[in-house]
Amino acid sequence: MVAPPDNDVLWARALHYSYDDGSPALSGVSLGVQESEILAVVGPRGSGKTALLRCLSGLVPARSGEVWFNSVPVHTMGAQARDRLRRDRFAWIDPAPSLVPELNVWENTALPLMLRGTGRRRAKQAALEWLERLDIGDAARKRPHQLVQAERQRVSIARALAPAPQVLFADEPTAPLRRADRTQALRTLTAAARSHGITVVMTGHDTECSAFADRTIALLDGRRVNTVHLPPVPETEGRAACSLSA
Ligand SMILES: Nc1ncnc2c1ncn2[C@@H]1O[C@H](COP(=O)(O)OP(=O)(O)OP(=O)(O)O)[C@@H](O)[C@H]1O
Repeated sequence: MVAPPDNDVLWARALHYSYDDGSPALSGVSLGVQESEILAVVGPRGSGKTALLRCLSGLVPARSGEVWFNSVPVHTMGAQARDRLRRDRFAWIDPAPSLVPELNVWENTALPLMLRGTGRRRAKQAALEWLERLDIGDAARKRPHQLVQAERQRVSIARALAPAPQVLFADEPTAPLRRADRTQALRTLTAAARSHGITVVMTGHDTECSAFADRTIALLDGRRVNTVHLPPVPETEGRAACSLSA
């Protein structure tokens, strides 16, 4: 087993993954993600982006290959240890906001903190601060069904960031949103992550999410096909738009 480079918070080697019905999803993907880096994983539908995030986050074990988090092997962990790792160090944003309908907005946002053992009062305070930061503080006492989709996704982002995860996995976080809302959500997510040093691995179909990332990797049919290094730009909120070359 080769140990990963010290400065990579996440490191994967030769990942192979197939879904339960045998559909091949990853065919030997390797990558490293540095601390506080924002990495975009792009590719067409079915290219394996979700499968890659699921393997990297320990949600599912790869069929073969290695995943390391902070130089600790994730691929040899049992299901319980992976669950703990996800709860305590990682956060996840789905394409469609999945909030608990019975809880109001601040309770939804505070939930991951309380699951980690934070007391209700502190969790509420942190949740309210994050909701304010994401411009959705006024809705703190509303139920999810009283919000529009873009607002619900902002709550999902606040919920993911509130526990200050070491790595945030965002699987097409803006997929269901209109273009203006997509840009706003990506700007908000990446700016918040940057200001708190949170490492982000996010997926998207096109170069839109690349514009807000430090680096982009592309997948096609479960394989890496290209890596794009974006030139640094002075803005703190993201990176200049780029195009992928084949
Ligand atoms: N639940 C599933 N069961 C079986 N095969 C699946 C399942 N989900 C995805 N696949 C297949 O696995 C491959 C990789 O899918 P994956 O969802 O990881 O790609 P993706 O790039 O995230 O796609 P999308 O952009 O549509 O979310 C594809 O061939 C897909 O059809």
